[in-house]
Amino acid sequence: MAPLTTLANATVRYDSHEALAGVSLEIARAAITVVVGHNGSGKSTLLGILAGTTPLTSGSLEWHDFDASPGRIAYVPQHARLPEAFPMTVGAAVAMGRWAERARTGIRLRPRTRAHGRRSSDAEHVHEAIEQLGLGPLRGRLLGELSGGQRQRTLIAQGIAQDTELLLLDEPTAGVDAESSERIASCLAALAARGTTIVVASHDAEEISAADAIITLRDGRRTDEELTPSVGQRRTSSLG
Ligand SMILES: Nc1ncnc2c1ncn2[C@@H]1O[C@H](COP(=O)(O)OP(=O)(O)OP(=O)(O)O)[C@@H](O)[C@H]1O
Repeated sequence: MAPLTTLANATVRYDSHEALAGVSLEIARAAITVVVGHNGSGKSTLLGILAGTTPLTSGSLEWHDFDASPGRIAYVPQHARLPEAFPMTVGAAVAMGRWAERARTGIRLRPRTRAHGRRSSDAEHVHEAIEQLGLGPLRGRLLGELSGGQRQRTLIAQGIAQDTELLLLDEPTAGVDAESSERIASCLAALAARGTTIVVASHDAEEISAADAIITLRDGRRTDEELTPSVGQRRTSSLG
């Protein structure tokens, strides 16, 4: 299967600092690619390039049979914030994930379609994302009343609810306990099995063991060291 995207010789410079230096890679479709590396190695910069928020200083990014226009890529940045000062519930925050799609299609979010008594597909995506992240019991809880891990799961659910072909997650399990981390990993595996292309920046062993492909960065360059013996078993691509 053709990759979703090809990055060739990508360099990103912030003033005089080179955050990424000539990185080339392909992202496999319907697979989990985990980007690993020490602090400052360029993981977030790489995700920013894919999200379209970080411009390349040089090099190229090519999409294959994929429309990368705004709203087509779900991106959950590191330290993303939720509007905790507003009296907003978990359910409403996850539903915000549907905004881009609604803006594009003009569909209104309704809890149920009146004609058939079935959930609209919009509400269905929200419901599914909430269930997948185990947030059902917290659906009506205010954001300001969540623990850090619950808040993080809400953000991931918001990203998943977007139902995009490409999902980018920056350190999704940072500050999350082992059980939640496992839940997130299995949720991502299920999404990839259904055809979603997922790129995760992470240090977390759960995510790394769930990876189909691993990209290792050091000081803005690809090194692709083998991290754990189990990783190779699920690896579908290691492209250089
Ligand atoms: N906006 C910016 N301006 C200047 N330098 C930046 C900027 N963003 C990132 N950098 C630098 O670029 C390098 C790569 O940063 P990046 O955030 O991509 O790394 P990272 O691997 O995601 O790190 P972490 O694990 O700490 O999140 C770092 O040295 C960082 O200080």
